[in-house]
Amino acid sequence: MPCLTNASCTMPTSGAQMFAAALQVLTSAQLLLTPQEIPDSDVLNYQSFDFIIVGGGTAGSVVASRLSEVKHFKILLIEAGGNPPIESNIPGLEKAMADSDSKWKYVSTNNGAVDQGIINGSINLSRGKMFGGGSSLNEMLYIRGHNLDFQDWYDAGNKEWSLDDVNRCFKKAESLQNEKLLKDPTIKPYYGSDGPLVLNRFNSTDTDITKKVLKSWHEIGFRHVNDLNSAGLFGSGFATVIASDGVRRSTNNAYLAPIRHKSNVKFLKNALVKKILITHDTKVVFGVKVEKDGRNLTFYSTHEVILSAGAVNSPQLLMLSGIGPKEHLRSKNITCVLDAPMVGQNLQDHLVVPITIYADRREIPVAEIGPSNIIQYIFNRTGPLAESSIFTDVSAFYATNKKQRQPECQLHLSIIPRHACDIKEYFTSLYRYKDSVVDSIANFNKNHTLFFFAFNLLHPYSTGNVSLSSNNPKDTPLIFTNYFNETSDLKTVIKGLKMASKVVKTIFFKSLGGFLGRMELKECDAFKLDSEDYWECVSLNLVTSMNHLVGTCKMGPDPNTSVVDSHLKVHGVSHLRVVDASVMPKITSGNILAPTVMIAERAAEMIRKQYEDL
Ligand SMILES: Cc1cc2nc3c(=O)[nH]c(=O)nc-3n(C[C@H](O)[C@H](O)[C@H](O)COP(=O)(O)OP(=O)(O)OC[C@H]3O[C@@H](n4cnc5c(N)ncnc54)[C@H](O)[C@@H]3O)c2cc1C
Repeated sequence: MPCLTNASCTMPTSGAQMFAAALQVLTSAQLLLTPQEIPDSDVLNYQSFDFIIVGGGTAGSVVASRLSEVKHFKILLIEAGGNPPIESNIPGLEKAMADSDSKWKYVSTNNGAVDQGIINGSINLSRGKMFGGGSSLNEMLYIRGHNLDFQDWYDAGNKEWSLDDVNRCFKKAESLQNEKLLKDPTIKPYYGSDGPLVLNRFNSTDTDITKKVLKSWHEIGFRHVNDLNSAGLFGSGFATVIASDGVRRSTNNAYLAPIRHKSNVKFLKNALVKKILITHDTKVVFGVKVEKDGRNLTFYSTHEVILSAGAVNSPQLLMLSGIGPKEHLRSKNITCVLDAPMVGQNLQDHLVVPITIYADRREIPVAEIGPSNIIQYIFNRTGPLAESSIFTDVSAFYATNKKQRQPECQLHLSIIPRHACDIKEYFTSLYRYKDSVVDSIANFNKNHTLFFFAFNLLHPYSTGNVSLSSNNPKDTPLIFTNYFNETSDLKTVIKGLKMASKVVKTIFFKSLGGFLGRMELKECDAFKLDSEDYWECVSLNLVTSMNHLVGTCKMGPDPNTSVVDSHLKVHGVSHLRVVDASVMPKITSGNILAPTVMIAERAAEMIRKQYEDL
């Protein structure tokens, strides 16, 4: 993890803004990255297009790009945010986006049952609000998921999603550029080689430490694999990322930038879609209402509106347009066009429970960000600015019993150097932990490096929901995550945490005098550290999110239990599709960017097949 060192303490994060400013200067002097900005197109109020794509995020960018390959398609892409800031392109500056306007700063609604160790009982659920969406904001880890994840989708009646189709669409998106992986005959054929999305590995500065952590994981049974994706995920290893040559390869950079001057695609940025237009009697979608620069605009679609606003805003927009649970719409004074009970339901996420292990720092070199790193980055795009500033690039996948065929648990790792100046700010702003928890972490950190293991439950049975707080499109929707509503989730989490915390007893951590630190929270004071009761208490009170929200416009054959069909068309209306993470019927094993890109590639194929010859 990059940090800035001064005489009294190390600064893992707050230096980032300063460097962002420095880099901005260098960029404007054309010394660094030449931004390929998407221009606002000249479009007329009431103009008509074949396709209107709502949301130029992860999935929307892919769909726009693939549809633009058909020269006679006329496409309008509308994005609520603008071009990503320079911090988005430079992996080591992702933390500098913490308070950025390029985010929807959503938090969950306090349900009174969990998260009493979190400020207001509401966790961060930030979303990207810019071209590239989440892919311009995230930690860049590229994990495809397990074959059985997609087999489950198919077996549930989604016949357009056979494993062959799914794997073909992954490969279509990918261009693996890591020399070492390409030399391995078992890995190379697994990935695509000429897709737009460049995949590589970080040229990590802290490999000495992360390799030792991998050894420790291997020692406790999470066997080391050379490539997590092609090994079927079980095991531990370095992750593949959407970054290469020190630059983030978001879907904005990979898919949108190359089409920004095409004449058949028009872009509207900083424009909020407020409503999808639909005829009440025949239920045909024919356009959208938009607000841009204080003006209300209307655009018409002849073929389809494609909703790619993400797992929070896609169901929000459907409900604002009268498609959703009838009673809920009525309670918000919205005329119900179609009673669609599943809109906003089935919210799934990968929850995070923290394991905090402290170790003697003297053994650990610390990557520092300083002027030399800026120079290093400018000249050869390496060093701490070239890698994620939140998580390291190692991850482990495992199950709590041998019968499981899919991994149930995933671990991410952050390494925070001893006496980090802004450790309190970091845990307060990113995780929203209450003072007592943050103080206990900061106290241990005064003399010890923190190994912060973020434990994730990969296949939760608990589901949450997204609903409207009002009929005003600018009002934040309500997001109930409902973690641990199903008690079986808590049982798996406790087992998984007990397995993961064993890492403190491995050779490497023993050599550093490693120990598990208690998170001070009055609710958990009575429990013995590392006991099942302790982990249950920590889980219930400090659970947060990996920001992997999916499932709120679930795909399935039955309108009573799903929102879209296997072609991603909204049940009960015509000329409307949803293409983003919200259509996943079940969350995948691992980070969800890769499956979201795959979904968009597959959707573009289906749309082109239907309209290309018209
Ligand atoms: C902080 C963070 C870290 C993450 N880390 C990882 C990771 O390392 N690896 C990984 O695999 N996944 C990660 N994820 C998850 C992953 O990035 C997202 O889940 C995924 O990008 C979602 O894609 P999407 O297309 O569904 O939505 P988005 O990418 O969110 O796109 C939706 C777009 O629609 C726009 N929009 C919304 N409403 C409107 C409207 N009314 N009008 C116009 N435009 C609108 C939004 O501004 C946004 O650009 C992370 C997510 C976050 C937030």
